[in-house]
Amino acid sequence: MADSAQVPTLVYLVTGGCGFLGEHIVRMLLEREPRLRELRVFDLHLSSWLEELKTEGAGPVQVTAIQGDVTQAHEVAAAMAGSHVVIHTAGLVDVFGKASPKTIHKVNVQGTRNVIDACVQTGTRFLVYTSSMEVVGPNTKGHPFYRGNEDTPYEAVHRHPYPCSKALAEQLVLEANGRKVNGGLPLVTCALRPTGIYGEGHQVMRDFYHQGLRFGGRLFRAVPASVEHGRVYVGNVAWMHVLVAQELEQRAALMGGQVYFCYDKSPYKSYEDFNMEFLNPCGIRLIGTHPLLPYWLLALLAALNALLQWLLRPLVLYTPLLNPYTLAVANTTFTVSTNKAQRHFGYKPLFSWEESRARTIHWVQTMEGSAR
Ligand SMILES: NC(=O)C1=CN([C@@H]2O[C@H](COP(=O)(O)OP(=O)(O)OC[C@H]3O[C@@H](n4cnc5c(N)ncnc54)[C@H](O)[C@@H]3O)[C@@H](O)[C@H]2O)C=CC1
Ligand SMILES: C[C@@H](CO)CCC[C@@H](C)[C@H]1CC[C@H]2[C@@H]3[C@H](O)CC4=CC(=O)CC[C@]4(C)[C@H]3CC[C@]12C
Repeated sequence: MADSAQVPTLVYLVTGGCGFLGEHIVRMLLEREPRLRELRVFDLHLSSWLEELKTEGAGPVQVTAIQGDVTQAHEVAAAMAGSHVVIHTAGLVDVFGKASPKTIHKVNVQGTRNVIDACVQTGTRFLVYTSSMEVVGPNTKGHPFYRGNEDTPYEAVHRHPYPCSKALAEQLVLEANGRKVNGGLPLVTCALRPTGIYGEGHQVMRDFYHQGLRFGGRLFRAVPASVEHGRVYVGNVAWMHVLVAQELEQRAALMGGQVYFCYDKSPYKSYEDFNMEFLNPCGIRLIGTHPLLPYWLLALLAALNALLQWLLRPLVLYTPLLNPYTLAVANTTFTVSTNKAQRHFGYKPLFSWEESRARTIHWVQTMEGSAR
């Protein structure tokens, strides 16, 4: 990257920049990257907030909205020409069976391959990829991953299309580190693995909240409180992406081809107890100190849902929250404890747990259709 302490010279491209995480990355870049000259936001669906940002909130930075599809190699290459850094966060996040395995593979794996090829073709040297904890686990055997780090041995066995696709895509990104890009310089890549992200704009939290409202302000415990699930605030995930992008040139030898779990100080709790940190102050209660239904019955219901999904597919898309995969993930302890990102590039969470919590609660309270 050019040395540009004063004059903004850098061109960034964020794929999936209109998604839940992508929007936070875009806003964080505008706030925290003083060397930014142009920010290209590439997404299949462009959001309306982008228009407001372009006219009001971007200061001297030129924000360019690009409607495009990562599965179309020519669209990716055209969007990327002349950019210095690409943050590839676009992905099909689907664990409910909304999309076919083929589509998930196409977007997550072929899309990533296209981004790498476009880096090589256009001479873009720095690639930050949003991977996922799902690349590691939980595995299909339900083995716990307790306070693990990037070097913790774990039997990563996947069957579900989403983690399979993220694992393949991450591998492509890491293997691409060092490839010569147009101009002869080496590509520097790195992958971030967030645990379950939460915060403003989180669709699953929105669904849980509305379900709670429909049940008269109640949700029913389905997962034992003893199962711990790793969570991370979206603002901190965005901050880690920005920091990696900023440090990748200076620390290429150390960071190139590396993976980092994305973490912060959010407490280790079960998926449901954690959600209650936000939903409780918004009038939702979690009923039961133990799961109301035994595990075998939930597993049966999950299997029934999967069968119904398959039977109904020709007629209607049936995509309930509970399926064998989501039940297994929610019931398996998976938490990370690591300081690799701090050691390698000085990452410290930008938002404390208290602030992350307060921001998320505020978002739930001001959500359309909220109880207040
Ligand atoms: N939500 C979570 O808890 C976690 C998410 N991740 C990863 O973070 C990334 C972002 O996820 P979210 O923001 O949660 O999802 P999201 O669905 O809100 O955002 C994904 C964005 O990618 C865009 N996109 C999808 N297909 C595209 C295509 N073919 N071409 C261009 N753009 C396309 C979508 O329009 C959307 O704006 C994904 O790569 C996901 O795998 C990783 C760990 C946890
Ligand atoms: C059994 C249900 C009763 O309330 C609870 C179902 C909760 C599930 C919908 C979620 C539990 C764990 C979540 C996943 C986890 O946070 C890891 C993820 C990482 C990603 O990269 C994408 C999202 C997700 C798979 C996330 C999806 C929702 C859960 C399965």
